[in-house]
Amino acid sequence: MSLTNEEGGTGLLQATSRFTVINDTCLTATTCPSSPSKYRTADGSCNSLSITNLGKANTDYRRLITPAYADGIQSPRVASDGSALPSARLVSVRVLGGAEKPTDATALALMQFGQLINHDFQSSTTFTFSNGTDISCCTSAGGSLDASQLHSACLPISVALNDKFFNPKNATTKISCMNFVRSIAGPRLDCSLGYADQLNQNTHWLDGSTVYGSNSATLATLRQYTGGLLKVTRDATNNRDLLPITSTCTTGACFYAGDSRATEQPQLTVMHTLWHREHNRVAKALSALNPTWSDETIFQEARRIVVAEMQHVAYDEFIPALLSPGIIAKYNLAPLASGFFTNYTGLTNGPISNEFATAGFRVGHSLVQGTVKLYSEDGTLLTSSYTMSDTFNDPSRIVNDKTYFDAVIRGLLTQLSASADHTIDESLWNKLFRAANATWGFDVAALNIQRGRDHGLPSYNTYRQLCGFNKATSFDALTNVTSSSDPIIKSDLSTIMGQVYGSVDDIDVFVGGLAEVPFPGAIAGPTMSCLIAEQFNKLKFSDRYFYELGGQPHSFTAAQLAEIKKASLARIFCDNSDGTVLSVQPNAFAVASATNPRVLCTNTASIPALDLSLWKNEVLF
Ligand code: HEM
Repeated sequence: MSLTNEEGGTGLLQATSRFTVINDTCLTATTCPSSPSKYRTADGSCNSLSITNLGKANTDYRRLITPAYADGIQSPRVASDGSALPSARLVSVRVLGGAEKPTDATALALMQFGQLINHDFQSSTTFTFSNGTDISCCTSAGGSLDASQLHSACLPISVALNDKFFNPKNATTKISCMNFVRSIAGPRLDCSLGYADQLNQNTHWLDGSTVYGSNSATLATLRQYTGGLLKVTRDATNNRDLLPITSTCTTGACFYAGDSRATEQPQLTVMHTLWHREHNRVAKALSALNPTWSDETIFQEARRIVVAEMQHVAYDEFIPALLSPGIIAKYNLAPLASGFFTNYTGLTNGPISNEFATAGFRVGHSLVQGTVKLYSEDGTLLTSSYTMSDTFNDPSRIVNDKTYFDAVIRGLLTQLSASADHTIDESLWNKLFRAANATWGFDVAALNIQRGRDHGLPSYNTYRQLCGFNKATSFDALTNVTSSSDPIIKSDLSTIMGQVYGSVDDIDVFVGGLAEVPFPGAIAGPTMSCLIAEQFNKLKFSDRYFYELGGQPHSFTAAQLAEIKKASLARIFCDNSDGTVLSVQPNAFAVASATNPRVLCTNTASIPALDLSLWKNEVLF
């Protein structure tokens, strides 16, 4: 049609493909019940009553700003002068490497709850061959492929031959390529044409997808269909329930849960198991209170309570541990001391933003500790502590070592989280998903940088401006800021960025964001905080089922809401451990201290428990 790329990318957003030959690729609106349901759907549809697909699994991310694709439509971002950007691995090595520093008092639970909720509301997906097999963009030995051999979805990351980790001096074979496959884009909700937006496979809501899945088929595989319970693997010897295992499992540790990444690393598997057990704990209590309820009613009511608990922990405990009081107030993220809010606001797309998924929330990668510390109940550091890169995708120790599960919980409560700065632990930086017989793996930072370019995220400076800060006019201006309210990047890092990037307008948002010095009271830097706060504002005010939203037919009663507001991660740990976690500090996101001392789990004055009797004779519709 002789359109320029800009006309094709942004102009055609005004045009719909509804009445064209590709109409059959558009999403059809989900038909929702005529009277709104009390419960969420499994796939997140029917949350918005006007746009029924809003937030549904397998719909596009929202954009905060027009993407910066090289061709305006879908080619990865290039430098502002049109040349290629520096290799994502090179940027990672030069700007982001180095030894992790611990935070002052933040517990590692911050990292682990963060990854759990990340897997609740976002899951980008990459292209595969049509039979589902993975695409390789490098040779199996880490060499580069000829351009003619590359699949069109390939965007391999080049590794320098003098990369100290991948290519040490004595190496016989050199690694020059890190596999990277582009994310799948999909039709927008309104089926408009224009630039590529990427798909989120999970529901866009903070709705317990890690426990319940993001579609009805997954949910069906997880339910027992008796007593409102989720399936478990019963470990009678140790009197405990573990996550269900797949029927074809031969190792005894092929757990599955609502999100397919549940066994990515054992601390995550433990966190999944805790919330899975919480569902069954609540379901059993509701069943005892309401003996006439059906399996379906018990299941849905338990799910409603567990999701509300998870939301409350996120807003009441997790967010304050990550963001500054100022930004929490600006984006209205703090739960009310009592009662409901009623200002639900609709959206037209999303609600998860591409910027949050592809940059902002990836700040969590910097919180990870590569040495995972395990503790006994008396506070002794166990010699069985381990290195994360030895355990990717292997949760077998949960099954084989009966003391391990609770020792992991104590580790999350006792070990300091790594700080959310530019350093990323070796386990993720050089050895991510390392094969058992290999010394090297992926570099998550390089993947994040490349993913940002793949998704067309504009550069760091664009997001500074979007967040209300001044654009930096030079690398020096990143350090010597003109306004005291602007983010600061330490001079050693801004100097290195000046050596790596051609222009201050080229810096990847993940890189600039991680390099910022946090404002007082925050863990994350100002630009990352802004992307995160904007997202949690949308997740709160655009979710019709948000636990604190009043005035809806399905809202909790005031007395029930007051009970939900007692939920805490400390109580989740206490109630769902293997039975040997006897004391926990009330604020599980900070390590124990004089102001946050460990108390016995039986101390419900310090770690309140929900009174579920308020759900006796609950009104059903
Ligand atoms: C040991 C812990 C972790 C591992 C091994 C891990 C690994 C990964 C990997 C491999 C990706 C995909 C990268 C890509 O190809 O684009 C990813 C994505 C992501 N991670 Fe992590 N991660 C961990 C912890 C965390 C934490 C603690 C957070 C946040 C608090 C987090 C937030 C994210 C986000 C937001 C994404 C993008 C999700 C998406 O678009 O689907 N991760 N992580």
